Amino acid sequence: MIATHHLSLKAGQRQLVTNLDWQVHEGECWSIIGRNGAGKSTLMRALAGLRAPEAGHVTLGGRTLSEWPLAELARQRAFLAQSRSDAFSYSVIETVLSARHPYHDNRYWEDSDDHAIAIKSLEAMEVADLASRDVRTLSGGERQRVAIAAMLTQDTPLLLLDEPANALDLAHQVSVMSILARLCREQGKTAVMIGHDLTLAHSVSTHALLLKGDGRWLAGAKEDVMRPELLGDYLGHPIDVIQHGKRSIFIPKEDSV
Ligand SMILES: Nc1ncnc2c1ncn2[C@@H]1O[C@H](COP(=O)(O)OP(=O)(O)OP(=O)(O)O)[C@@H](O)[C@H]1O
Repeated sequence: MIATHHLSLKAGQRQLVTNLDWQVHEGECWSIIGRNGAGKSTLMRALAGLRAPEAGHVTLGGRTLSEWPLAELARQRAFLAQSRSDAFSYSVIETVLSARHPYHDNRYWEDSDDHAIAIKSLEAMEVADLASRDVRTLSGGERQRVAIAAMLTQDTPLLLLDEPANALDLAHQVSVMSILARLCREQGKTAVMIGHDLTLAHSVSTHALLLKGDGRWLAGAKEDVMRPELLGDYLGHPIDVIQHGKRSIFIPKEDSV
């Protein structure tokens, strides 16, 4: 699906990611984990084709990102940015319908199929009752769910999400992340997401990519990578894991006093 080849990313003089060779296959759900400033969003923007890497390249379906025509790329991958600002007064439904533009090669208007998928996505994110509201009047969590509804409306095989659980209350963190996991499991979609909640990441992901922030990285199945000693090393703080039924609960160890 998407892969990086000898990818290197820098911020100024600082090496964030060195020689990343990484493959993400159809139906997998990946969490990218690392400390603040480790380079997670920078990598995500490179995966989306919004930032050129310092070295190496990204391929989607075997083809280098820069070779994809933009409209075709927009039918392949959707990207949820970490933050957004709404400069203009658009309604929720208009905002979500705008995600159908990649399918409008020869027309300027939406059809009933566009409306049907937009409404279905708003319902999945439990924001259908807000359809006529001005997006600038929404709460942070409501706006986040509308943004994810727009991604679902774009209906791409690959979903790239920078902190999808951001601003969501507890119930919506669980429901939104479960929907994303289900899309991968049952519809063969592929998701790559950034998150700081290890327990949530572990419960929804099949794989994890750890970034150290100095170039080092580690990628693999979550059972191999989301181990307390590795997470502690990559996050710079010791981590404990508690088994609760089938669930693994990750907690930071307390500083010794
Ligand atoms: N335009 C820029 N100029 C200089 N440094 C930058 C620039 N953009 C990002 N950086 C730096 O690159 C590093 C990686 O940023 P990035 O946003 O990828 O981190 P992150 O892992 O997503 O962090 P967080 O968990 O805080 O969201 C940070 O130290 C950031 O300050």
